[in-house]
Amino acid sequence: MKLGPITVDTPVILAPMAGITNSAFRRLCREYGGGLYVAEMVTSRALVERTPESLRIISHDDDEKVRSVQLYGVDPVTVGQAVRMLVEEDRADHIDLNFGCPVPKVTRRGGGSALPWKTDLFTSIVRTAVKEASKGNVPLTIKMRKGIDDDHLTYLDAGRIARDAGVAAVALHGRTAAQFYSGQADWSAIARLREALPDIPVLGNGDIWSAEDAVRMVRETGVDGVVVGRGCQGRPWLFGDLMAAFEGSDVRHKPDLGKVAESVYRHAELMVETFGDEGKALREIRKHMAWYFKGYVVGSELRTKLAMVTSLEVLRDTLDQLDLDSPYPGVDAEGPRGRAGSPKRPALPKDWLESRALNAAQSQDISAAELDVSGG
Ligand SMILES: Cc1cc2nc3c(=O)[nH]c(=O)nc-3n(C[C@H](O)[C@H](O)[C@H](O)COP(=O)(O)O)c2cc1C
Repeated sequence: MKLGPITVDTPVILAPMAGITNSAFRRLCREYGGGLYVAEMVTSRALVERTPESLRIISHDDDEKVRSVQLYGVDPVTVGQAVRMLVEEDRADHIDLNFGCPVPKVTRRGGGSALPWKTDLFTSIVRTAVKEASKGNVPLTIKMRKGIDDDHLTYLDAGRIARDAGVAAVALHGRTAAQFYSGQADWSAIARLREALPDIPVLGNGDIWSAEDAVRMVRETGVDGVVVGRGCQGRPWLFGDLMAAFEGSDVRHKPDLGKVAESVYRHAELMVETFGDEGKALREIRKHMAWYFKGYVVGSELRTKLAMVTSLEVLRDTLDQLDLDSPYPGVDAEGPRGRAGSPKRPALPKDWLESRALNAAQSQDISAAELDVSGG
């Protein structure tokens, strides 16, 4: 798959996920596959102000071939400044703009996934960003949802505007903002966008839980690549499966509990390196452990202990108490029902609402005035 000057071996992109896709997690995923791995979203304002957290978010390991950054912003000037900074200081090889945030607090004020509804503002942001990125030959892509709700769909117009502005690709999450994460992602909308934009790469996103889902999405929609989010939480080896599937192999990872425990420990070690703070890293790894151990036999007492670990040493001791030979529980434990709750009780975007980046966006990085774009 080509994104401007960049060639991605496997047509798979790790979806930007606030609080998840930091350099530690990207490294784990990268070791399995040959895709593109997007960092956590950073707000343009925070980056322009060079807050320490924003600089951590955009930092990449030396061996990351494509340093991929996602920006959020509602002001063309600030977005332009952020892109210019990334390009002039050679801090990114790929820049994605986020137009998918469904949080009501943001969309009510015209930001996030509501922004493409304001076509002038949307056009201005995308054009400015593309212009700045092109000065360094850095491909710029956008990621969006279908629209605000079924009565306010924006994706086809937004896709055409972005294409005309010169983006390297457009990614579509097949849900509206009103849907959050409920129901099924609408892959037929992704197919419609693919048809509407025959001249640039279109990337499909939503509900890819296995390599088979990814191949099916490409077949059913004709997209050039897939963007995978929740499906790889606690399963970095999914990238190995995806690479195998796109190479025509049916070899899949079926890790026993021992392998999962090794991955958890390594993830925790990498998080300690990333944050330079063992306590913080261990607090962060807890949510990942819930995903890693989904479907495996882990007694409630051990789960409680794991949820309270405060050091690598205690983590090691606790992991060693698991029944490490416990087998892979099978795909049923991994699919959307196993991982995201029953279909009757669809997973809400709790992570989104609670995510550090969004909180930061609301509290410090994005001023109320910047979010309130209704006046112009
Ligand atoms: C915890 C979490 C954090 C997310 N953070 C971002 C983000 O920062 N930027 C973004 O464009 N999308 C974000 N998303 C949305 C995902 O990138 C993706 O579009 C969505 O999860 C649908 O894909 P999936 O069905 O493969 O999970 C986030 C999703 C989750 C679950």
